[in-house]
Amino acid sequence: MILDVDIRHQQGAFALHARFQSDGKLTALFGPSGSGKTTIVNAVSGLVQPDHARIAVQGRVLVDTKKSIDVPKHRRRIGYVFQEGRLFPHLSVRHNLLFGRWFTQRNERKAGFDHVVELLGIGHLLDRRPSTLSGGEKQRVAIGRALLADPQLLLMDEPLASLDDARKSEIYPYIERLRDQGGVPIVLVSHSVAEIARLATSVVVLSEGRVVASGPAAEVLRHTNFFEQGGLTEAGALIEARVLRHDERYELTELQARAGTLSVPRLPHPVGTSLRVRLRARDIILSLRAPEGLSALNVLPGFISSIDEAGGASVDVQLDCGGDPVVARVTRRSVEELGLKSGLAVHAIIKSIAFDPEALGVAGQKNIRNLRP
Ligand SMILES: Nc1ncnc2c1ncn2[C@@H]1O[C@H](COP(=O)(O)OP(=O)(O)OP(=O)(O)O)[C@@H](O)[C@H]1O
Repeated sequence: MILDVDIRHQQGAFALHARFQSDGKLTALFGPSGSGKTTIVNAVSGLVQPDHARIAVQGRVLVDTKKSIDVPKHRRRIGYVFQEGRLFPHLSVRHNLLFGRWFTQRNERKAGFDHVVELLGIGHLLDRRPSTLSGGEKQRVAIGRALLADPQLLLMDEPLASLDDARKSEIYPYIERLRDQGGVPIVLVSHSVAEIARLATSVVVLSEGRVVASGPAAEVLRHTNFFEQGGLTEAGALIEARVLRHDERYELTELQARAGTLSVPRLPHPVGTSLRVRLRARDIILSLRAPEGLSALNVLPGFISSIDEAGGASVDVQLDCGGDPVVARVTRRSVEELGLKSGLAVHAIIKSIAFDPEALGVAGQKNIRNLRP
């Protein structure tokens, strides 16, 4: 188990009682402002001393209040990347990066400088000062500095929150590479469902200091009711699809998923690339018959596997489309009028334009390289 957390902590009027486990390579902590995300990462890193807790990272117990275990923060081997990079302004990028190593004993140093630099694409920045870098470049350097201290876990507390969308898109591929090739598990605090859909392998959803859901990203994201505050319209299924071909004439790309083929606006990825695709529940319409004369390009046949009654006017209809889980958020009235029930064959219709390029990420690779030189 990468992360095993059980914390009870009173902070003024706020009570945190969070318990979860994760063995994901990138665990996202999601929840509205004030739900306790930062308090959790602070307790893991040692910045907050919880009242009662047991926290283990990769099997190593960092805190166990019952046994009076409280590993000092400099011995925890936790890398921390803050919202703003907090680089040393008077040092070059190279020296900012090397600073991360000074706290690691020589015989414990495993992360290779060149490998980290290559992974984050910062080789051309090494002689520059932080003041000359863009926000996204600063964050990549901050991540590199944390990695070079050879952490057992990398905590990122909204590392992209101060960046605009263009800068975020620039940095996502590096975080994907870090997740797939970095060899260090990551905990990412995020407010954005699109970001989580793109990057996370596991998700923990918090509300008012409690864990309301946790598990593999694809499992958690398809239950839209967990995302009522802020993310409801963003939640949906995560499926894996391969780039099949590009259609230059119409500027479309065809993707092959287990559920069928999907046409999306032209993507830059080469044929054969494996992608994770988010299908937002709100973008899916259900039909009992195969539609004809429709302008939507994507129709996936499937069966209803369950109907989640979340209360209110809408329900989540969970589908099995050729082995891919798909979820449609429809009105309770449609469920009644169409006679939707488990086992019924339906067609899920998705507009091609509904695919959000922000949330289209490269799927994790099987051959994980370690951070060894
Ligand atoms: N030192 C403190 N004393 C009293 N209350 C605190 C203290 N620090 C945080 N809190 C409260 O604890 C709660 C949880 O805060 P926390 O920062 O963990 O939330 P969060 O989910 O990270 O929020 P955000 O997304 O806004 O960063 C909030 O209600 C906050 O006001």
